[in-house]
Amino acid sequence: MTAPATRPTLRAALSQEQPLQVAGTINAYAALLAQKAGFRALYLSGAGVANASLGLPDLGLTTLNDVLEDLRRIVSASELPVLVDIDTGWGHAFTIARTIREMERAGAACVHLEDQVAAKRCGHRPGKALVSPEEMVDRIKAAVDARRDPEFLVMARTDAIAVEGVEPALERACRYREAGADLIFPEAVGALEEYRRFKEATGLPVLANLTEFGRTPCFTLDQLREAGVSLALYPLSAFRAMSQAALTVYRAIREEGTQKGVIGLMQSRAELYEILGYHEYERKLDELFQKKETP
Ligand SMILES: C[C@](O)(C(=O)O)[C@H](CC(=O)O)C(=O)O
Ligand SMILES: [Mg+2]
Repeated sequence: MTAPATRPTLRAALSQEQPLQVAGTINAYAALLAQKAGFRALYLSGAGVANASLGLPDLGLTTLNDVLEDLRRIVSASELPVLVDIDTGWGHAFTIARTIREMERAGAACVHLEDQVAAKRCGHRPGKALVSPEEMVDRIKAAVDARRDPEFLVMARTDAIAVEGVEPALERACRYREAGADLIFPEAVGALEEYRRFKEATGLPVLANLTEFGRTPCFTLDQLREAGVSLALYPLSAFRAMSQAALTVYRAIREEGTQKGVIGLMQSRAELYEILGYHEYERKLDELFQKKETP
């Protein structure tokens, strides 16, 4: 029921686990589930906010406030550091600075900022367009300059592999490091060895995005460790599974006129209450307001 006085930083989580597994959590309850499963860090996906909270595709349609609203709920419910997808930062230097301050204030541990144009696309889809390396360097400088808490980290994501190739992406990553990025996120990596190249070129911790049905194979943790990866991100894995289960249940109820055949897919009330600490809340109520039974 009570949140810890201080939330661990992302650096602290990284010192406990290598690669650090980061769980995408589309809402506060998902954050509790991931915490229960033992994750040490959470992720708020931009695609997740667009898809799950707004019913929209991941095409630069969300606003800073949309993401902040979901972030605040996750931060209130959980005790873990949260990495947040801020897409392109929603603007120019001053808007990016405002984004960073609001993210810090809302309790994010780290954000990732990307080098796509504002009319962005999912990193694993064709048709992406990038801003110049200079413009992305300005975005990073604005972000780093705006932070107040030195433990708040700025991760630079480059979408350049799919657009310009690995070599230009490596060059960009080095420039992003010089601009002050703390971590590197090479998007849409196709081969395991590429992670090591990013790590060696920049000297920074590297994130592997293991989103399913995209350009990156589902590398195992051992493979990623071997390749020098520091963070293994599963941005939408649970959301995809929940969505599939929900559709199955909705269809079964419509087609069969009863949910009996799909009860096995459901989390039980007892399990739900365990995750929520429901009985602890109930005990607290009883303790506070001892009910006198009328004879
Ligand atoms: C990581 C990502 O930025 C996200 O918003 O979760 C997406 C994930 C996806 O669309 O599968 C991305 O890789 O662009
Ligand atoms: Mg995204």
